[in-house]
Amino acid sequence: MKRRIYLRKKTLEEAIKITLEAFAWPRFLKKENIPVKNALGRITAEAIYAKRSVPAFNAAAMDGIAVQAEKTFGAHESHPLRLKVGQEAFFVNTGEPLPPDTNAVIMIEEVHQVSEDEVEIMTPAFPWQHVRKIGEDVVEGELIFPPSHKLAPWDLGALLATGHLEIPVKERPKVAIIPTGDELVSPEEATEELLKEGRTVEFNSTMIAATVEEWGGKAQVFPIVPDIPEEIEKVILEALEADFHLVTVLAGSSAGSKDHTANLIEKEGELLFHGIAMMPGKPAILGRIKEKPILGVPGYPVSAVLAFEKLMKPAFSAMLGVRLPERPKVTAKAGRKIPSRLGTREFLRVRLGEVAGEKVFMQLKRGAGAITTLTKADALCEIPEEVEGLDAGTKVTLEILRPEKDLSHTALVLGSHDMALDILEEFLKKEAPEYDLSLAHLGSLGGLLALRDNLSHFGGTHLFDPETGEFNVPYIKRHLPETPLVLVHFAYREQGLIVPKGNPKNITRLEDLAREDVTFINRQPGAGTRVLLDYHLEKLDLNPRQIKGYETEETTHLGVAIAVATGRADVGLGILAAARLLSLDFVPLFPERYDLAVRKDFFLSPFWQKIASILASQAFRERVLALGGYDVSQMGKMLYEQ
Ligand SMILES: Nc1nc2c(c(=O)[nH]1)N[C@H]1C(S)=C(S)[C@@H](COP(=O)(O)OP(=O)(O)OC[C@H]3O[C@@H](n4cnc5c(N)ncnc54)[C@H](O)[C@@H]3O)O[C@H]1N2
Ligand code: MOO
Repeated sequence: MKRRIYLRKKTLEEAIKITLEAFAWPRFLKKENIPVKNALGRITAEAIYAKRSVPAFNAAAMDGIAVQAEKTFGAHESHPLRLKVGQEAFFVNTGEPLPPDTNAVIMIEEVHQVSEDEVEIMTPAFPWQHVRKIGEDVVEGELIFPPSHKLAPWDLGALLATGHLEIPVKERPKVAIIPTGDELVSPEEATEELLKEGRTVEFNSTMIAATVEEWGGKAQVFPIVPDIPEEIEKVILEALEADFHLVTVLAGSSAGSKDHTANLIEKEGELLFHGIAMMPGKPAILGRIKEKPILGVPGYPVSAVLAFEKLMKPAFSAMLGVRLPERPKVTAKAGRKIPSRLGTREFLRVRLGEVAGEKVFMQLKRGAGAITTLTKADALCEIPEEVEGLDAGTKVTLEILRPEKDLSHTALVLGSHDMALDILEEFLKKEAPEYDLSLAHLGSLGGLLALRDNLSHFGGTHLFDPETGEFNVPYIKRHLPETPLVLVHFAYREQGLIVPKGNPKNITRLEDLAREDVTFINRQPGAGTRVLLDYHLEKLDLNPRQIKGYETEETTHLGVAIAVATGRADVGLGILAAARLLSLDFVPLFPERYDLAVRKDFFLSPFWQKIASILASQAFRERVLALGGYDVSQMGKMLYEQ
């Protein structure tokens, strides 16, 4: 079958409009009668009226005596009134019917029993005091619920009280879910061997089915269908014949040779759109076959979830006649610059923290294949089509994905990357699971500036100042003199040349970078390693233009090591630990001091105390030493404060 390149992409708004207008959603659901006891969350199909009044009799609202109010008017503190039990006063309990010819209840606390057949009262009762009159709650014939009302637990009570045992509700939207893909294997059948051979656990159907259930629908998941057009066609037609309101095909939506859904829809019916200018979720498809909607959602898990939700939530609302609840919103600042494609609606999964009383968010990985970008996310950040990206500090509204947690339990860590920070994150997860770190690599200077702008809690820095021969402090004084912070020593590390195993090009000195046969991989400006490099190049009177690859940048030590390991470069400047991790060789050149610059309020928090105790622990130090090239003897020492 032909490969298809996306047809013109719709905006998400256009796609939703087409989806809503192409079908008579509000007429999709039939009526069904169900027992009230099973009706929680269901939607009324018509108006429901009370078949009886509640209460159906005048009932005592308090424990006490029932009386005829008019006969008690003479009672006064100075003239207690005596009433005959059984003739003028009748003992009643809450909820019991009032005896004939009584119209008020006096609470037992206000009644003085004089003898077995006489009581005394000090204050008169007014008519209907402490009485729930007939129909006080509901009068027979009164409207209890309009059509399209979603039934809450207390609604069931009102229905039963007013004489309904069964009620007409809208049937639940029924959705057929068809997973497709040769590579898929059901979770139950997934063995280690199959997975190593390239098979993938099929789980999108479960997520989509759960979404359908959450919205009040009913999902049926079909067995996995291989990427054979005839087979997929057969199953789709079978599902269309059955009693479903929507057929959803999973995967096979993009441009690959096995992506058949759109072609099949065109063959059997009408393709309404293929491709939405949104990420994730771009290759979504909507079609109509025999008046029924057929939706194709992308295979990548996050794309599948978001495409289904964004397109089908409005359709479900239209079907059910109720607005499905929106997620709560929160305003937060971008912790760092976030690029975004102009013309595409992007949905970023983000983590939230709180700095100086304001919410700050950090973007998680973007890949739509990683389902943990949703499980780890606190919120979704929607970047509209007309916005090209967000600058650090830009305020936006986020959609919260889980109950708002205590934001003081997430530390935003922006600055220079060091592998020992990943180990710190791991230790923290183990020893204080209530706290977590959200790390992003901005380089040393980027980290200091984020600290200045109230966008982070702490960050790693290793900036060498050629003038004073000092690390970090001169930069802090120069760039953020007003920011209250504490500089805590983390470790001394060895910076040097990362070269392939065996050092085939025999690179031993910085001067070798200028050699004709050597390609270098650089770090980004503002990175401590870059500052160090530029300083030493100048000292050696080496012109960067003589260095092949000087313009190519990576943002982490590991990135540099990978470039060397894969042969993209012959050499990079970085730390021993990175070289070791990929079994590369290392030529030590200069030791450097790697410190943590910490906001003062964070430094004083219980969270930092926890971090400090990890830094002081033998177990942590040993793990860092095992990385190689570290000196941890001064770890945790306070170096400077302002
Ligand atoms: N040349 C291009 N390639 C791709 C494009 C593109 O525009 N041009 N778009 C990419 C985008 S964006 C997405 S999203 C995916 C969508 O792919 P498909 O819908 O065709 O799905 P597959 O390729 O079959 O699968 C993608 C991925 O997801 C896994 N998968 C599929 N179904 C399930 C399931 N039910 N449960 C769990 N995981 C599933 C599958 O194994 C693949 O790993 O295409 C890009 N490519
Ligand atoms: O747009 Mo695809 O839907 O990112 O992963």
